[in-house]
Amino acid sequence: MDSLYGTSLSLLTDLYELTMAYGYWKAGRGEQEAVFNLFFRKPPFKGGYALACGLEPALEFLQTLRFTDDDLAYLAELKGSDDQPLFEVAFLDYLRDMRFSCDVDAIPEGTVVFGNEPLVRIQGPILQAQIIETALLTILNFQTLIATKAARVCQSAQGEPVLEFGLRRAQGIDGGISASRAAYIGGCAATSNVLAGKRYGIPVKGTHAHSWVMSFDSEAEAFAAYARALPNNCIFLVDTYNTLEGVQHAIEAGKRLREAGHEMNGIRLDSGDLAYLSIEARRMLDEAGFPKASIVASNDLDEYLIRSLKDQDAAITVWGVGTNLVTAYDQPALGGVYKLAALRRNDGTWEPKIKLSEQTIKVNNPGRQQVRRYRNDRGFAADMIYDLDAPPAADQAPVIIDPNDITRRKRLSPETPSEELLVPVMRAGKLVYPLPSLSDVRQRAHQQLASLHPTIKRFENPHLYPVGLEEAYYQRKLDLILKMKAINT
Ligand SMILES: Nc1ncnc2c1ncn2[C@@H]1O[C@H](COP(=O)(O)OP(=O)(O)OP(=O)(O)O)[C@@H](O)[C@H]1O
Ligand SMILES: O=P(O)(O)OC[C@H]1O[C@H](OP(=O)(O)OP(=O)(O)O)[C@H](O)[C@@H]1O
Ligand SMILES: O=C(O)c1cccnc1
Repeated sequence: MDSLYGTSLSLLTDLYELTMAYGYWKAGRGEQEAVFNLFFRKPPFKGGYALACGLEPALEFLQTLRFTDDDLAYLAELKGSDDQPLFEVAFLDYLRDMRFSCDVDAIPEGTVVFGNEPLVRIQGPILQAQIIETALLTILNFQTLIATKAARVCQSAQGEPVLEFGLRRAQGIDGGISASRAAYIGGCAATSNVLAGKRYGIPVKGTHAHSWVMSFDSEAEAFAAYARALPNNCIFLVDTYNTLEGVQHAIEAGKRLREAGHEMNGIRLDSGDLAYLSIEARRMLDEAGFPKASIVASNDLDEYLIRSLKDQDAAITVWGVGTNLVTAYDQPALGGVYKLAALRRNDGTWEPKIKLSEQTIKVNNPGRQQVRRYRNDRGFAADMIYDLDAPPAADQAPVIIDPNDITRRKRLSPETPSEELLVPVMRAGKLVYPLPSLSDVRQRAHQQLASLHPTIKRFENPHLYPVGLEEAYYQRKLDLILKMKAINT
């Protein structure tokens, strides 16, 4: 199938990536090896975690990164403030021949992740590693955000199916399609988005709109006609005129369907008091001999409303969630960033790089990093960010320090089982990672969320999962900050 992210997306970038690339090329530094990390600082929605998502499309983008003649012709037209071309022809020729040749390590999609952990680490020629920043961020920030939102919505639904209905309210075409993908990874059971279904193999599901009912003289007639046309797909939207009368009309249509050898799937509520109406509808459906009929509810739902409806013992069995999910309404962007972490010196060693900030949280972790996740018998116990070039000794009990609050420290036992979260996904620009199927990624997300303590998944003031820098690494970071401050003041 044609790919969304795999067709000449080299211009899907901010201009400054290309002007910096030109600068590196001019200075003869384009090939100097660099390391960049992509990470966010705080989980979204005031929550305690995020669900990593978007790696496969990001890899698709990297694998096919090319500057076509068409792209270069456009770049050749760009002018500086003196009305002269911004880029030399020789640089454009360099871009024409350029093939992505970096090494990429990443945390697999569907993994639970926390602030400051590199989701992706890129190592390679600085020019290449720089120009992919914007596209990587746009892909991973959005999908991680939506997968996290979906995980929260599905958590509230307590195992009942959540249908993603968001396309019509999504942020444009790719917003809609990639939100469907991320929502499925986050736990949604299906999408109404047919193109996402075709592209990604996500189950597609749906009911019908009010317009269907309004196009007939009566609701009863509308349901009967729908049942004649689609006897195997009947979920009747009952709230166009009077919801409980609508339920009665659905029951009548359901009875006729049954006589014809089919079974009504259920009803959908889309307005009014969803707790009261679902409880009444359940009673009516049960009394009429339809105990298995689903009650789908939609109408600006999110994780909080679903939780409230659950608390009210609403008899909803399927949750249709659109706008608030695919637009991540309460936090419409994840603040993921992409920062230079190290530069290769002429002698082959790495020079760690740091950006100072007034705010401690904004000081990036320097050097080439890996994340080690420790487990105990209850699930995930703590994550240690450490320096790949100076890892803690295998027999040591490492101590981790929260760089945002150095009083938060934790000693980890070397006997505690652990795994390295970043895995090699590209070497010298070639894919070295067997891409898991979407359903495997979704399954991984499910297992990962189950390994996370409920207090960390709490919506209000979640427990802070222990993530810290390995002690010696923390000390080196501190020394570097002090050195940089001394140089720059
Ligand atoms: N029992 C309930 N408890 C909490 N919130 C509810 C309950 N029932 C419905 N809601 C939510 O209240 C909000 C308003 O719903 P309501 O149907 O009153 O307004 P509306 O969306 O303007 O309706 P309409 O579609 O008829 O214009 C929706 O987000 C809905 O999901
Ligand atoms: O509320 P959301 O979470 O965004 O879920 C999607 C909404 O989209 C539809 O409404 P719309 O008014 O667009 O069409 P309809 O005539 O099918 O109700 C549907 O009925 C839901 O209310
Ligand atoms: O199938 C549905 O019920 C549906 C689809 C999109 C948006 N709202 C509802």
